[in-house]
Amino acid sequence: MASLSGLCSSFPSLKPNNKIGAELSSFRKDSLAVSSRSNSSFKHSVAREVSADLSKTNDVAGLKKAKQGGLEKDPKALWRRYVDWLYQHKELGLYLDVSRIGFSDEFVSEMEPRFQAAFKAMQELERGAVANPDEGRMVGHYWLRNAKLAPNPFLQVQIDKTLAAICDFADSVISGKIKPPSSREGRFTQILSVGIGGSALGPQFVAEALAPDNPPLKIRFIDNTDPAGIDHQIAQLGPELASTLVIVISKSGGTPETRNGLLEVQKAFREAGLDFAKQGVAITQENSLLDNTARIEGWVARFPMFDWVGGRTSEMSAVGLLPAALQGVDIREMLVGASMMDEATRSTVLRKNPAALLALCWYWATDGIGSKDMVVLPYKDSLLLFSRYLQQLVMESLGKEFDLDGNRVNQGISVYGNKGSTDQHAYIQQLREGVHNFFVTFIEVLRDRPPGHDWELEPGVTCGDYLFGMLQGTRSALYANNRESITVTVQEVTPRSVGALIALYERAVGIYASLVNINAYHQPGVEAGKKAAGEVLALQKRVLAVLNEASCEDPAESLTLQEIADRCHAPDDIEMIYKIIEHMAANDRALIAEGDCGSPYSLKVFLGECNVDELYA
Ligand SMILES: O=P(O)(O)OC[C@H]1O[C@H](O)[C@H](O)[C@@H](O)[C@@H]1O
Repeated sequence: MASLSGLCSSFPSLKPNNKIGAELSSFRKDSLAVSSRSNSSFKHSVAREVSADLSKTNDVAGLKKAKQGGLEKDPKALWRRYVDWLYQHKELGLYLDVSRIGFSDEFVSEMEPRFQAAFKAMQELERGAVANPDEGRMVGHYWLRNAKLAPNPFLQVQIDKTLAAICDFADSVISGKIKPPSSREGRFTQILSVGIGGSALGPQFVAEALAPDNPPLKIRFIDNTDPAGIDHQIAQLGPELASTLVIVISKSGGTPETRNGLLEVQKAFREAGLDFAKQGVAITQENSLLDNTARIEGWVARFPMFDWVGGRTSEMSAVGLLPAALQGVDIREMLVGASMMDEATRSTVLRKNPAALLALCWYWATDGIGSKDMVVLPYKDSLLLFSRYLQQLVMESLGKEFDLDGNRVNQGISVYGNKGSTDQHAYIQQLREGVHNFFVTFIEVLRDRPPGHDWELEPGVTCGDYLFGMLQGTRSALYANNRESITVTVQEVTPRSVGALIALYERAVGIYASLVNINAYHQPGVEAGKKAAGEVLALQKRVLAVLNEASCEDPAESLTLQEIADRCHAPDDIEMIYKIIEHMAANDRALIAEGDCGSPYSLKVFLGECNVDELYA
């Protein structure tokens, strides 16, 4: 049997390929230690030289570098900068501190026209322009929290009706009016959410952030096609499968991982003698494969996903709202928070627009080419999944090969992070002292615990004071070593503040995309991987057919990898054929591989028996 040694996978990191940006990055490194105030003449003389080089390219990122002299270190001046730039949303109790990003006033002025263009593009998008030209789609996630903004009455009614249906359905499930046919509890107690990407990350983030300790329904997720992962989720449900509401979420309704998850769950239902249709809910576009399946099989309910809402901006559609409502989260409050933030981020005054301020910082920190990674550090356990959520929102939106004019730009900003202070004991060492390829976004939550629960674990100091101290200390220590950071502060983690955070970042991504002139709303790169995966599965079928044919001719015949590749008419795919055989052999499939997987030339492969039906299929 084949051995399974040496399996590994890798995740390529995004690298800027803009030569000017790279040169400027090294310029910046040299200049970073210089104080902007004490060395202004030095700064300006360097600035003139670099500006001259850059005038040909008209590159704002370059101009910004040219004008940079280093981070402000004088405490009084830094405090003034803090106060000058502090953004506050009074009603939301949200603050944005950009003082630890070193942009200069000149840079802000240089960027102003680009921001005005971005604001205009955003206004047009909100009015229903086809802001996703490649896919010919409108981009309407902002309408979800204020249906009156939708460009026509039909869409307004669709949004309002769907929201009402979500609330009604959630109430009926929680109250037991809608119940599973054969459970002892007489009501649904669990949700199993099946979906991937934008059809999972928002619901996962919100469940972690907002679900109460004892929700009316607990939620679990199947967000992959990993059979062991799926088995684990189903096993954990145990007899409660009978009282599990399965919500299958897929905008397209045809994503293979989600389809596989559904088929696996349906098999588990059959084996438990349960009727899946009585416990299944679909969230998908009308008339998709999933929608048709749910309709034909008579599932409990179907909720629409709209063509004009992208997966990664779908948290405020049925995708995010239905699971949240079923967990007892106040979804109308989430919508209020998002709507209030939308209002604030419509401002065309940069300083008064927190999303624009974020985009400004991102542009400054990454040279407008993604030269630095965004490390997101919420100091609150319940916000753990925010960075994972943002990873898709930012990287799938901004990570683009071409700009809107067809120039190859390889844009993007890499996002990672978990939570503070936990990460302080993992990788903050490198952030403080190692390779300088990031900027940090701290998410601060002022309220440590609900009122009345706090206590001092040493005189004058609570557990939450330590968390606060760790955040402030890390921010200061990083800045002292010229590592830039943004701080977003909220009072508490509530449906309102979470809605506002989501809306803030959605808008920041949209504005930043305009600044760098890319389409933030498509994902052409994802298709390549999906297509290649389909080709691998097609090749696997050919390999099996070849082996079957050989075994039908002579059951004792075994083939080398080269022979299989030749008979598949795929000599160039020999490595993939090797991987297919290695994988099948490791999973006790019909195929037998003799030899050593570590020495592919030694392998001889044959099928246990001839399948005549398949031979003539
Ligand atoms: O919701 P679905 O159609 O199943 O899509 C799920 C995910 O699939 C793709 O990989 C896209 O790149 C994601 O943006 C999307 O969220």
